Amino acid sequence: MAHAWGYAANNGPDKWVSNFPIADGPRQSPIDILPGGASYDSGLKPLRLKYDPSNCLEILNNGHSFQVTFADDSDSSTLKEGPISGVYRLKQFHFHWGASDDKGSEHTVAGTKYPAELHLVHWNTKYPSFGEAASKPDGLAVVGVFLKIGDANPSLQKVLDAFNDIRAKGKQTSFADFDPSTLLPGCLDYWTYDGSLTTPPLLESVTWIVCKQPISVSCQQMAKFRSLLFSAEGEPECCMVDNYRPPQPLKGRPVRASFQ
Ligand SMILES: NS(=O)(=O)c1ccc(C(=O)N[C@@H](c2ccccc2)c2cnnn2CC(=O)NCCCS)cc1
Ligand SMILES: [Zn+2]
Repeated sequence: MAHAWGYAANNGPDKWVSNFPIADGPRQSPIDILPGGASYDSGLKPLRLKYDPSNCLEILNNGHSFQVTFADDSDSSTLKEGPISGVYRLKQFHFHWGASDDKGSEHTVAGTKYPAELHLVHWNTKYPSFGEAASKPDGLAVVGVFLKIGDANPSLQKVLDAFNDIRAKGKQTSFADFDPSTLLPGCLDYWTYDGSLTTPPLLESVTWIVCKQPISVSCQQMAKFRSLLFSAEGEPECCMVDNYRPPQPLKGRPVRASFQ
């Protein structure tokens, strides 16, 4: 039985290719974004995000990250326009972060790493479900937002306050009435490129939309992220840190900017 994937030396990003050969594919994520290498596309529309807080269901520690899951049985929390066509429904959001403030984001900007990165995961409603969409080249759209050390983020604090109930892998708790648009930066300028899931199965089905402007997080709030565990209750405790995949080869893909 192949040991499950993770972020440790024996099962981390460099090892994923043995069970998931697409890890060396033509449209893998994340990437290092070179602002000078991105081309401004005046045809790109502003992002149209509409989230209904009543769709927020629960928060869970899935052993790779924590995620906040949304009801996706209607079009009440959606992403439209931007670089995509059609309607994509919000399924969940989660984060990636480092063991220290000098690393943690998956995408980098001209080599700069941020301490964390938020992913808002949406699926194309032209397909019947997330699982179906996840295997299609235009199936998913993920909005990435960088976190930068600064003032404490009051919206993020609501999420962190639920951590005591989900410290170990497999733990979940109800989480209601949260509006993820409160986690978005004021300016929604973005870069966009065709990529993949950044964790196994690494499916090449993601239109990436990475916001140029970061949101703030305090050092104390970053410490709270690092209080979660990769390990389940009863297992030796392993802190959930460095759950990020490093940048992957661009392989000739264009990166477009929605701004000049
Ligand atoms: N980092 S990212 O935004 O690119 C990203 C977004 C979504 C998923 C995801 O939904 N993965 C699950 C899945 C279920 C069905 C079909 C395909 C994929 C899955 C597969 N095994 N475990 N999971 C749960 C999982 O990995 N959840 C997301 C954790 C982010 S660290 C993964 C990464
Ligand atoms: Zn992610």
